[in-house]
This record gives sequence, structure tokens and C-alpha cells, in this order.
Amino acid sequence: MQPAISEQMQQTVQTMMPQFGANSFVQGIATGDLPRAVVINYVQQDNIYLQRFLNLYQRVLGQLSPELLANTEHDIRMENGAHQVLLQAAQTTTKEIMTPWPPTKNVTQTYLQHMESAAKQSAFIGLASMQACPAVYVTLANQLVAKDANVPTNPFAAWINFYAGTDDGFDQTMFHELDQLSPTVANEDRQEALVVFQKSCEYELAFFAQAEEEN
Ligand SMILES: Cc1ncc(C[n+]2csc(CCO)c2C)c(N)n1
Repeated sequence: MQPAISEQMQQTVQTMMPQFGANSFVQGIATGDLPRAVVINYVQQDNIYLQRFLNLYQRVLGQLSPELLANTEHDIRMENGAHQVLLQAAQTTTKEIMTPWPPTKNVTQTYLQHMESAAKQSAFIGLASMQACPAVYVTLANQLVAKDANVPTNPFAAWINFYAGTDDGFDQTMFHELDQLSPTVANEDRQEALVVFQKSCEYELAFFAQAEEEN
């Protein structure tokens, strides 16, 4: 029997973890040392990202399971809690960094377009492309906790704990949904789901790297 699609996806994330560990934004989160401009850059682009992510999530889940949408939509709005940790460290506010609304950077744009076009293939493929978000962040945060990066002296400890927190389990809920849907779709769609998921994991890495770019 083939492993569940969620297991194949988790395997992809595991394989890429060394690359995330080598990323300088991730290392800055781990050591508590990130330039203020980099933090601001990240949060600006993530606000742009999450707005379109939520919109797409509503469309995709609306097609697959309105009930699940109603139960999980809230989790995406909660992402703001993670931003607040970063904004506090950078001694600024959402209002200050988002007025005027900043331009969309290249990785933000191409990552969003990647998920939007995946969703045009099918809702299942769309959901697979969106699953890299929780999958990467939860695995990464758990790894940072295992390395004791969330010591109280780290100003980003609450960011790490936010994503390592397993109590709401958004990623598990979505992996479960993908596993439930997987047997109902064509083989080619299952293969394509894995391809778009992996591509999204690569975009996640590029998104962190983008925060280090000069404005
Ligand atoms: C580029 C980028 N990728 C992933 C996340 C994290 N994330 C986005 S939606 C979601 C599920 C609900 O919490 C999670 C974990 C982010 N903020 N920004």
C-alpha cells in the first residue's frame, strides 16, 4: 500500500529541514538576532500574503467542506498573533508598517500565483499547495523548540511557541482532510498535489530569504 499523502508531504518537509536550518532568517529567529528592517520586511510581505491566502482558502474550502471552513478560518486570522511578537521586537505596529500599503515583492507574488493556479486545477490540488504553510511552520517551530531556541531571553520565543503550539492543530486537521480526499481523486491529481506541495515548500524557503533583500 502507498503511504498516505500526508506522510509523503511530511517526508518532503523533513527532507528540506536542513535548508531551512541554514536559512539566515530562520537562524536569526533561533538566536534572537534579526535586523529590524528584515523583521519589518517579513511582516509586511506576510500581511500581503495572508490576505490573499485567506481569500483563496475560503474559495478552496468553500468547495471542499464549508463546515471545515467555518471551523478553521479563524486560525488564519490568528496568524496576526505571530506578527505581534515580531512587531514588538521591532518596536513598531501593523498600522505603522502597512500605511501606505507596501508593494508586493516578487516571491510573495509568485508564491501566491502558484497556489492560485493550483486551485484552478482542482480544489484538492489547491489545498495541497496551501498545506506547505502550516506543515513547514509547525515542523520548523518544533525543531527550534528541540534546540531550546525558545529560551525566555529570545525576543522571538513567543513566535516559536506560537507555531509549535499543538493545541489547535490546524496542520493535523488539514492533513487529515487531504488523506480523506486523496482516495476520491484521480492518480494524476494525487501526483500533481505532491508536486505543488513541494513547490510551495520551496517558496516558503524563498519567502524567508526574501525578507533579507534590500528594499
Ligand atoms: C509565508 C507564510 N507561510 C506560512 C505561514 C504560516 N501560516 C500561514 S496560514 C497558516 C495556517 C493557520 O495558522 C499558517 C501556519 C505564514 N504566516 N506565512
